[in-house]
Amino acid sequence: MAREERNIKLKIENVKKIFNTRNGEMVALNGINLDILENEFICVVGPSGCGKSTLLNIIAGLSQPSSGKIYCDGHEVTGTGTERGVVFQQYALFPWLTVKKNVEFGLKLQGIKGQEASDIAMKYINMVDLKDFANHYPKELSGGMKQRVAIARAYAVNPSVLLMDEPFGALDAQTRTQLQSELLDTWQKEKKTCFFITHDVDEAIILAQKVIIMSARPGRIKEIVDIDIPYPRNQETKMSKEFLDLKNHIWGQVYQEYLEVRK
Ligand SMILES: Nc1ncnc2c1ncn2[C@@H]1O[C@H](COP(=O)(O)OP(=O)(O)OP(=O)(O)O)[C@@H](O)[C@H]1O
Repeated sequence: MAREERNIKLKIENVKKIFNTRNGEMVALNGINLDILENEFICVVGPSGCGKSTLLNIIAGLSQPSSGKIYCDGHEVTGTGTERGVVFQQYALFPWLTVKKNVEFGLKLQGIKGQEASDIAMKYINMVDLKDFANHYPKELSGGMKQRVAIARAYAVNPSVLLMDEPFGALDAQTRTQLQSELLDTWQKEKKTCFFITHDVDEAIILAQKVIIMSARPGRIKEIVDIDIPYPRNQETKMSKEFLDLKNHIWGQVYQEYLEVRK
């Protein structure tokens, strides 16, 4: 289906966020307007503190905007919802539950129990290559494995929107590359809409159809860059002229904003 014909999955309408801090009011986000289409993959980059996580938390319904609105499938977002799954950089697993029980947790909240919950959990545990660790506890896993569990847990409840806040930030390069390619597979097969924050411009270009560059605080959308490189993308993609030109451009824009922060 042509991109223009797809429905708007997430609508971000004039969002502003003010935090009350010890030094008075701080405007973290201002005038954010963005339409994200169904099955679109968006990456967000920008200097530290520009409000990326604040925006993701508002879309997730974990935080309320000071003004403006978020709509998901045309309905105003007023809190969390199972159609929006979140993966953070820190795995946030329950240490007292096994891998399988961690993945089943969200399913139970949805009323899915017994064999059905077990089958769904194992499908996603298999997908992230952790079949042999289903009965292990988080403390017995490496950082990369824990992050895989967090991803399996988010996928298992089958959200149509995946909100990911630097999910691969703490991982080694090889694990990161593998998880990127698994994420792209899932995105393509299961038609998810992805909103993915990263500091890594290479990662943004490998994953996204559109890269949103945010300006230094107060966070605004500085530029939306279309990434028209065909999928599947892989390590070779990173050598192409198209990739390197996009990388130079995006990196330059983000660096300018970083210099703004340091002024
Ligand atoms: N709960 C809060 N109370 C007060 N200020 C906050 C709160 N959460 C975030 N901020 C401030 O809002 C601004 C945006 O923070 P946010 O975490 O969204 O930035 P970010 O772009 O995700 O940063 P990073 O890339 O470093 O993770 C920062 O100046 C931060 O200090």
